[in-house]
Amino acid sequence: MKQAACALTIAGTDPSGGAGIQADLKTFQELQSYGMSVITSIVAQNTTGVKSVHHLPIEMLKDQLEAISSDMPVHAFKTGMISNVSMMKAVAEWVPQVSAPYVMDPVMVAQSGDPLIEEESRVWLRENLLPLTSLVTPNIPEAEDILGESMESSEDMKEAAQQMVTRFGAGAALVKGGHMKGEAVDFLYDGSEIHTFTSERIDTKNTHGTGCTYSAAITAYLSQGLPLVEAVKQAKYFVTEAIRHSFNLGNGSGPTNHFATREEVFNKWF
Ligand SMILES: Nc1ncnc2c1ncn2[C@@H]1O[C@H](COP(=O)(O)OP(=O)(O)OP(=O)(O)O)[C@@H](O)[C@H]1O
Ligand SMILES: Cc1ncc(COP(=O)(O)O)c(N)n1
Repeated sequence: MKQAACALTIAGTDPSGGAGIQADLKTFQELQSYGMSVITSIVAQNTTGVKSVHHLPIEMLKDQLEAISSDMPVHAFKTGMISNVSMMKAVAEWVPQVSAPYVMDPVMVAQSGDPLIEEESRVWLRENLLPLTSLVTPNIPEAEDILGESMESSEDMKEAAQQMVTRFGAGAALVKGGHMKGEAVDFLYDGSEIHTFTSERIDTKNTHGTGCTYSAAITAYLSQGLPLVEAVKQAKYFVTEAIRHSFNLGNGSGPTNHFATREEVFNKWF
């Protein structure tokens, strides 16, 4: 019998379906990993912004994590929105129980500018969660926040990726250039060298949830046993096509379209 590749996301929700847990599960499904989810916070949001946030009680978060690790295999997992230190502690205590690659998308603000994590938890994330990761995937503002330095050039991005690993103990770091101008270029430092992933910049406002989709795709590929650099390469392709075929839904920044990428990915790889 075929063994499933099992991917888990630990994150907040997006009822409009473009970001958070919903985006992650769709991505896992499209890429043929078995998707599982642990919810940290319920977020009332859509393409225009965040209305309100409800954090689940900490015992509920712990019970969900326990429900997974006591019963299900985890071949790779990711974290997205983890709003406060208590939740981060619960996740940090759980991580050693699973020996699987850990991808951290250090979600801090929604694309609308609404904060998704409490101010004081940023330091805790950097000092305690980051060293547990196999890969961290900050965008430019998140990398600036973690390092406390502003970034303006490709050289700054490469330097930031290296610092995440050498100074803060991440397993590897992928600094994403979605917020830069020109081509969409991301830099991965894997502990020994810098790898560059480039795509053309697609002219669209519909990029709600690109960071979630990208890190979920990397997690899916890692759950299937791909080596890190190959997982990022293929995930970059997946997210680029999802942005190219994004939906003009809602009144704000519309969601990416995972469905459109399925055939292309299948034609290419199966
Ligand atoms: N307009 C675009 N065209 C092509 N690729 C893009 C575009 N915008 C972002 N990307 C790519 O999408 C991926 C996600 O990058 P980005 O920096 O936007 O992450 P993020 O800010 O975490 O996502 P989000 O927009 O969901 O907050 C990266 O590979 C980035 O290069
Ligand atoms: C629950 C949750 N997690 C992450 C994001 C970031 O996604 P984006 O920056 O594209 O809005 C989000 N909006 N909501």
